[in-house]
Amino acid sequence: MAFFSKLKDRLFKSSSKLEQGLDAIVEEGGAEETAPKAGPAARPAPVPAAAEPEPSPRIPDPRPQPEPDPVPPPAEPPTPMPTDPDPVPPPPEDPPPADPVPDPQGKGLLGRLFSRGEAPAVVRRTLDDDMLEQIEELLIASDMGVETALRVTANLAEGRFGKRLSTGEIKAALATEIARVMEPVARPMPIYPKRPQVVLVVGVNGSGKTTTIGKLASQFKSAGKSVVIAAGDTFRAAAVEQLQIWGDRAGVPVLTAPEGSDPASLAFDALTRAQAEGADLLMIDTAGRLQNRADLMEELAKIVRVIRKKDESAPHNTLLVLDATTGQNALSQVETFRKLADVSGLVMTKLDGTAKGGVLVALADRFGLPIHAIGVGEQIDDLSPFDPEEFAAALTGLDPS
Ligand SMILES: Nc1nc2c(ncn2[C@@H]2O[C@H](COP(=O)(O)OP(=O)(O)OP(=O)(O)O)[C@@H](O)[C@H]2O)c(=O)[nH]1
Repeated sequence: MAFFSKLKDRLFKSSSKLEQGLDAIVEEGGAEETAPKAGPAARPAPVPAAAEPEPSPRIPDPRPQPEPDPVPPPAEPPTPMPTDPDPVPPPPEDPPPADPVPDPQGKGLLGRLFSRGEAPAVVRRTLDDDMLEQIEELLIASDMGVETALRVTANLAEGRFGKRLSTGEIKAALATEIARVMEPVARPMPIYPKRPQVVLVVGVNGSGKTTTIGKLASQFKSAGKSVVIAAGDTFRAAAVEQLQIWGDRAGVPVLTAPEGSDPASLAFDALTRAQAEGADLLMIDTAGRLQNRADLMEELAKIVRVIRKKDESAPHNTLLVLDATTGQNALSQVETFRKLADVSGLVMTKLDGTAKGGVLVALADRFGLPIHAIGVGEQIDDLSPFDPEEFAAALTGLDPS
């Protein structure tokens, strides 16, 4: 669960956006209930919805796992028998402790936390067309894309339409539907018996290729694999320097060539060396200038042609690195790079600090390309295998049970 906690913290912007949106949607048309009612005919409590929202599960908890579960479970457990069916006035026999903070219901924080025997108020709203439309808009706003948002909300409605649901229940259901979309694409980068396994890394400048290569190299090295890196973006000295820094961090050799020299020739030399050294893995960085697609296409095609002279099955993987902060733009990048190279899998970087994590759901739904890993920070260990359930829970602001 440690990684989940980290992912949740890192994805806070995405989850808080979805979460706050869902809270607002339920509160807007919902009403407080003191205990779970059976089915759609549940009678709303007489208290106005705005008076007391359900206990907020959204306070980020910096403490290490395990932590107490602040999110109400999808279905509220039967609450201890209430001594007073009316939740508004405090029970006369149990006066609230003195509370310096003004409290509209007069119960105080401690009173609310510890009032035994009183059912916690939960806001529920009937899942109808209006609510589904609002959820759909919220998903689109979190970069899930129109088609995917429609599909996810349609699935959400199935078996739930007309029922009264709390935010917690909606989050759980949404997380389930999102995980369902992501499940088929969550696959680690395949490792083949072929040595060296050649991994071509493509993506636009700044998407995080260099960082991802460094993180992957470090992980493979820790797993006992020998790795060689080729700095194939020979047109930018800064890019080569960055890669050297990452190679040093990972303890992996980085082959470079003079600025402006032919990347295909460097790739050929790197494969020759990797073969001679019996390396397990060769990772080839490439340029990402989309301004001149024809040039880039020719450059990538030439790299592939040339390395196939040494190994006709290479490259064994072509990883497309995408920057999550570009949102819907990531979709067009996949389309473009699939035309330029035979993309075999995706790595999504910068999922930390963006409210656009939903784009990963759209990518999975639209292209079905394997998502091998996600980047959640700039440090060497901030690359993680893609886990659909953890991702869906983090995105919707749900805690794992
Ligand atoms: N927050 C965050 N930043 C990241 C992540 N991955 C990469 N970055 C940052 O994104 C910036 C660009 O990353 P690079 O790895 O240099 O990207 P690149 O695709 O190699 O870019 P060029 O060298 O310009 O081709 C750097 O400042 C990285 O530290 C991530 O997962 N999270």
